[in-house]
Amino acid sequence: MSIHIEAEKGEIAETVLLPGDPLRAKWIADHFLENPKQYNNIRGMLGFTGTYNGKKVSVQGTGMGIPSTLIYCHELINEYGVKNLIRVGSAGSYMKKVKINDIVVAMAASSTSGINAARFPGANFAPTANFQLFTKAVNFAAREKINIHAGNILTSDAFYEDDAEDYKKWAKFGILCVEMETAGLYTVAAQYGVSALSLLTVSDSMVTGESLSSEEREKAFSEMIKIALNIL
Ligand SMILES: O=P(O)(O)O[C@H]1O[C@H](CO)[C@@H](O)[C@H]1O
Ligand SMILES: O=c1cc[nH]c(=O)[nH]1
Repeated sequence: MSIHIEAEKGEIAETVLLPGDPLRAKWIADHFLENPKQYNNIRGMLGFTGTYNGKKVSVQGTGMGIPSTLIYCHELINEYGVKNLIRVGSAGSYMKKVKINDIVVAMAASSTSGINAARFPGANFAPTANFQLFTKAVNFAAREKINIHAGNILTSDAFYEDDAEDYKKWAKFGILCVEMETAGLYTVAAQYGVSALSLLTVSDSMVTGESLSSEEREKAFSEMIKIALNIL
Protein backbone atom coordinates (compact mmCIF):
# COMPACT_ATOMS: atom_id res chain seq x y z
CA MET A 1 0.00 0.00 0.00
CA SER A 2 1.27 3.47 -0.88
CA ILE A 3 -0.10 6.84 0.24
CA HIS A 4 -2.64 7.16 -2.58
CA ILE A 5 -3.01 3.54 -3.76
CA GLU A 6 -4.28 0.78 -1.48
CA ALA A 7 -3.28 -2.22 -3.64
CA GLU A 8 -1.18 -5.02 -2.17
CA LYS A 9 2.23 -5.62 -3.81
CA GLY A 10 1.72 -7.77 -6.92
CA GLU A 11 -1.87 -6.62 -7.47
CA ILE A 12 -0.88 -4.09 -10.15
CA ALA A 13 0.39 -5.20 -13.57
CA GLU A 14 3.68 -4.06 -15.15
CA THR A 15 1.62 -2.22 -17.78
CA VAL A 16 -0.93 0.36 -16.67
CA LEU A 17 -3.38 2.39 -18.75
CA LEU A 18 -3.84 5.89 -17.36
CA PRO A 19 -7.04 7.85 -18.04
CA GLY A 20 -7.43 11.17 -16.22
CA ASP A 21 -11.02 10.31 -15.33
CA PRO A 22 -11.44 7.52 -12.73
CA LEU A 23 -14.85 6.65 -14.19
CA ARG A 24 -13.15 6.08 -17.55
CA ALA A 25 -10.87 3.64 -15.70
CA LYS A 26 -13.98 1.74 -14.57
CA TRP A 27 -15.47 1.86 -18.04
CA ILE A 28 -12.27 0.46 -19.56
CA ALA A 29 -12.09 -2.30 -16.94
CA ASP A 30 -15.78 -3.21 -17.42
CA HIS A 31 -15.68 -3.19 -21.22
CA PHE A 32 -12.20 -4.44 -22.14
CA LEU A 33 -10.66 -6.48 -19.32
CA GLU A 34 -11.33 -10.10 -18.40
CA ASN A 35 -11.98 -10.65 -14.66
CA PRO A 36 -11.31 -7.05 -13.57
CA LYS A 37 -10.71 -6.55 -9.86
CA GLN A 38 -10.78 -3.12 -8.25
CA TYR A 39 -7.62 -2.43 -6.21
CA ASN A 40 -8.01 1.25 -5.41
CA ASN A 41 -10.69 3.60 -4.15
CA ILE A 42 -8.58 6.09 -2.17
CA ARG A 43 -9.95 9.56 -3.05
CA GLY A 44 -12.26 7.77 -5.52
CA MET A 45 -9.28 7.45 -7.89
CA LEU A 46 -10.31 4.03 -9.14
CA GLY A 47 -7.78 1.39 -10.18
CA PHE A 48 -8.42 -2.10 -11.62
CA THR A 49 -6.38 -5.12 -12.70
CA GLY A 50 -7.57 -7.79 -15.11
CA THR A 51 -6.32 -9.49 -18.23
CA TYR A 52 -6.53 -8.70 -21.92
CA ASN A 53 -6.03 -11.68 -24.24
CA GLY A 54 -4.59 -13.45 -21.21
CA LYS A 55 -2.04 -10.71 -20.38
CA LYS A 56 -2.21 -8.98 -17.01
CA VAL A 57 -2.98 -5.27 -17.31
CA SER A 58 -4.10 -2.51 -14.95
CA VAL A 59 -5.96 0.72 -15.45
CA GLN A 60 -5.58 3.61 -13.02
CA GLY A 61 -7.24 7.05 -12.96
CA THR A 62 -4.74 9.89 -12.52
CA GLY A 63 -6.94 12.96 -11.99
CA MET A 64 -6.38 16.12 -13.99
CA GLY A 65 -3.10 17.94 -14.49
CA ILE A 66 0.59 17.18 -13.97
CA PRO A 67 0.69 17.35 -10.13
CA SER A 68 -2.04 14.74 -9.66
CA THR A 69 -0.66 12.53 -12.43
CA LEU A 70 2.85 12.60 -10.98
CA ILE A 71 1.59 11.31 -7.63
CA TYR A 72 0.07 8.20 -9.24
CA CYS A 73 2.97 7.62 -11.66
CA HIS A 74 5.55 8.00 -8.90
CA GLU A 75 3.79 5.46 -6.68
CA LEU A 76 3.06 3.04 -9.54
CA ILE A 77 6.72 3.03 -10.61
CA ASN A 78 8.45 3.16 -7.25
CA GLU A 79 6.05 1.22 -5.00
CA TYR A 80 4.52 -1.24 -7.47
CA GLY A 81 7.29 -1.79 -10.08
CA VAL A 82 5.25 -0.58 -13.07
CA LYS A 83 7.30 -0.53 -16.29
CA ASN A 84 4.91 0.67 -19.02
CA LEU A 85 2.62 3.67 -18.54
CA ILE A 86 0.13 4.39 -21.30
CA ARG A 87 -2.02 7.48 -20.98
CA VAL A 88 -5.45 7.23 -22.62
CA GLY A 89 -6.75 10.79 -22.47
CA SER A 90 -8.91 13.39 -24.13
CA ALA A 91 -7.55 16.49 -25.84
CA GLY A 92 -8.56 19.72 -27.57
CA SER A 93 -7.59 20.15 -31.22
CA TYR A 94 -5.36 23.05 -32.28
CA MET A 95 -5.51 22.27 -36.01
CA LYS A 96 -8.30 22.06 -38.58
CA LYS A 97 -7.03 18.68 -39.83
CA VAL A 98 -7.27 17.21 -36.28
CA LYS A 99 -11.00 16.53 -35.96
CA ILE A 100 -13.33 15.51 -33.12
CA ASN A 101 -12.86 11.78 -32.29
CA ASP A 102 -9.48 11.65 -34.11
CA ILE A 103 -6.62 9.93 -32.28
CA VAL A 104 -3.31 11.67 -31.60
CA VAL A 105 -0.17 9.72 -30.63
CA ALA A 106 2.07 12.16 -28.75
CA MET A 107 5.70 11.94 -29.93
CA ALA A 108 6.65 14.79 -27.61
CA ALA A 109 4.95 17.20 -25.24
CA SER A 110 5.68 20.91 -25.08
CA SER A 111 4.38 22.49 -21.89
CA THR A 112 3.38 25.61 -20.00
CA SER A 113 4.18 23.76 -16.75
CA GLY A 114 7.02 25.13 -14.64
CA ILE A 115 8.04 21.70 -13.37
CA ASN A 116 11.03 21.17 -15.66
CA ALA A 117 11.99 24.85 -15.73
CA ALA A 118 12.50 24.60 -11.97
CA ARG A 119 14.41 21.35 -12.32
CA PHE A 120 16.72 22.48 -15.17
CA PRO A 121 17.21 26.23 -14.63
CA GLY A 122 18.12 28.09 -17.82
CA ALA A 123 17.59 24.99 -19.99
CA ASN A 124 14.74 23.07 -21.65
CA PHE A 125 14.07 19.36 -21.12
CA ALA A 126 12.22 17.69 -24.04
CA PRO A 127 9.66 15.14 -22.75
CA THR A 128 9.35 12.41 -25.42
CA ALA A 129 7.48 9.15 -25.94
CA ASN A 130 9.16 5.77 -25.59
CA PHE A 131 10.26 4.79 -29.10
CA GLN A 132 9.17 1.12 -28.90
CA LEU A 133 5.69 1.88 -27.57
CA PHE A 134 5.31 4.71 -30.07
CA THR A 135 6.33 2.51 -33.01
CA LYS A 136 4.06 -0.33 -31.90
CA ALA A 137 1.09 2.04 -31.61
CA VAL A 138 1.68 3.57 -35.04
CA ASN A 139 2.16 0.14 -36.66
CA PHE A 140 -0.94 -1.34 -34.97
CA ALA A 141 -3.05 1.62 -36.08
CA ALA A 142 -1.78 1.24 -39.66
CA ARG A 143 -2.54 -2.51 -39.67
CA GLU A 144 -6.05 -1.94 -38.31
CA LYS A 145 -6.63 1.05 -40.62
CA ILE A 146 -7.20 3.34 -37.65
CA ASN A 147 -6.43 6.90 -38.72
CA ILE A 148 -4.02 8.65 -36.35
CA HIS A 149 -2.03 11.86 -36.11
CA ALA A 150 1.47 11.70 -34.59
CA GLY A 151 3.53 14.66 -33.46
CA ASN A 152 4.15 17.30 -30.83
CA ILE A 153 1.35 18.25 -28.42
CA LEU A 154 0.92 20.84 -25.67
CA THR A 155 0.54 19.93 -22.01
CA SER A 156 -1.05 22.98 -20.42
CA ASP A 157 -1.52 23.83 -16.75
CA ALA A 158 -4.75 25.62 -17.65
CA PHE A 159 -7.93 24.13 -19.10
CA TYR A 160 -9.47 27.59 -19.48
CA GLU A 161 -6.94 29.79 -21.29
CA ASP A 162 -7.10 33.61 -20.90
CA ASP A 163 -6.78 34.15 -24.63
CA ALA A 164 -8.97 31.96 -26.84
CA GLU A 165 -6.72 32.76 -29.82
CA ASP A 166 -3.51 31.62 -28.13
CA TYR A 167 -3.75 28.18 -29.74
CA LYS A 168 -2.88 29.71 -33.14
CA LYS A 169 0.68 30.45 -32.03
CA TRP A 170 1.18 26.81 -30.96
CA ALA A 171 -0.47 25.48 -34.12
CA LYS A 172 1.99 27.52 -36.21
CA PHE A 173 4.77 25.51 -34.59
CA GLY A 174 3.09 22.17 -35.37
CA ILE A 175 1.32 21.50 -32.05
CA LEU A 176 -1.59 19.17 -32.84
CA CYS A 177 -3.66 19.42 -29.67
CA VAL A 178 -3.73 20.35 -25.99
CA GLU A 179 -4.19 18.30 -22.81
CA MET A 180 -2.87 18.51 -19.26
CA GLU A 181 -0.67 15.52 -18.31
CA THR A 182 1.67 14.11 -20.97
CA ALA A 183 4.76 16.29 -20.35
CA GLY A 184 4.67 15.18 -16.70
CA LEU A 185 4.20 11.54 -17.63
CA TYR A 186 7.08 11.51 -20.15
CA THR A 187 9.33 13.30 -17.66
CA VAL A 188 8.68 10.96 -14.72
CA ALA A 189 9.15 7.94 -17.01
CA ALA A 190 12.53 9.32 -18.15
CA GLN A 191 13.49 10.07 -14.53
CA TYR A 192 12.96 6.46 -13.43
CA GLY A 193 13.94 4.66 -16.67
CA VAL A 194 10.50 3.23 -17.56
CA SER A 195 8.44 3.49 -20.76
CA ALA A 196 5.57 5.86 -21.44
CA LEU A 197 3.23 6.76 -24.28
CA SER A 198 0.25 9.09 -24.55
CA LEU A 199 -2.71 8.29 -26.76
CA LEU A 200 -5.30 11.04 -26.98
CA THR A 201 -8.78 11.21 -28.46
CA VAL A 202 -9.93 14.65 -29.57
CA SER A 203 -12.96 15.70 -27.51
CA ASP A 204 -12.97 19.45 -28.27
CA SER A 205 -11.77 21.72 -31.04
CA MET A 206 -10.36 25.17 -30.41
CA VAL A 207 -10.60 25.71 -34.18
CA THR A 208 -14.32 24.94 -34.68
CA GLY A 209 -15.64 25.27 -31.11
CA GLU A 210 -17.13 21.72 -31.24
CA SER A 211 -17.18 19.66 -28.05
CA LEU A 212 -18.23 16.16 -26.88
CA SER A 213 -20.60 15.92 -23.89
CA SER A 214 -19.17 14.58 -20.60
CA GLU A 215 -20.93 11.27 -21.19
CA GLU A 216 -19.49 10.98 -24.71
CA ARG A 217 -16.07 12.02 -23.31
CA GLU A 218 -16.21 9.21 -20.75
CA LYS A 219 -17.10 6.52 -23.22
CA ALA A 220 -16.29 7.44 -26.83
CA PHE A 221 -12.71 6.27 -26.79
CA SER A 222 -12.85 2.60 -27.85
CA GLU A 223 -10.34 2.76 -30.73
CA MET A 224 -7.74 4.46 -28.57
CA ILE A 225 -8.18 1.80 -25.86
CA LYS A 226 -7.87 -0.92 -28.50
CA ILE A 227 -4.51 0.53 -29.61
CA ALA A 228 -3.31 0.80 -25.99
CA LEU A 229 -4.24 -2.80 -25.16
CA ASN A 230 -2.71 -4.24 -28.29
CA ILE A 231 0.76 -2.77 -27.80
CA LEU A 232 1.27 -4.52 -24.45
O1 LIG B 1 -9.64 13.08 -20.34
P1 LIG B 1 -8.45 13.23 -19.48
O2 LIG B 1 -7.57 12.04 -19.50
O3 LIG B 1 -8.76 13.66 -18.07
O4 LIG B 1 -7.58 14.43 -20.13
C1 LIG B 1 -8.03 15.74 -20.40
O5 LIG B 1 -9.28 16.07 -19.79
C2 LIG B 1 -9.08 16.87 -18.62
C3 LIG B 1 -9.75 18.19 -18.81
O6 LIG B 1 -11.10 18.04 -19.03
C4 LIG B 1 -7.57 17.00 -18.44
O7 LIG B 1 -7.13 15.99 -17.57
C5 LIG B 1 -7.08 16.78 -19.85
O8 LIG B 1 -5.75 16.40 -20.01
O1 LIG C 1 -9.83 21.22 -24.65
C1 LIG C 1 -9.36 20.32 -23.98
C2 LIG C 1 -9.90 19.01 -24.05
C3 LIG C 1 -9.36 18.07 -23.29
N1 LIG C 1 -8.35 18.40 -22.49
C4 LIG C 1 -7.83 19.64 -22.42
O2 LIG C 1 -6.91 19.88 -21.66
N2 LIG C 1 -8.36 20.56 -23.17
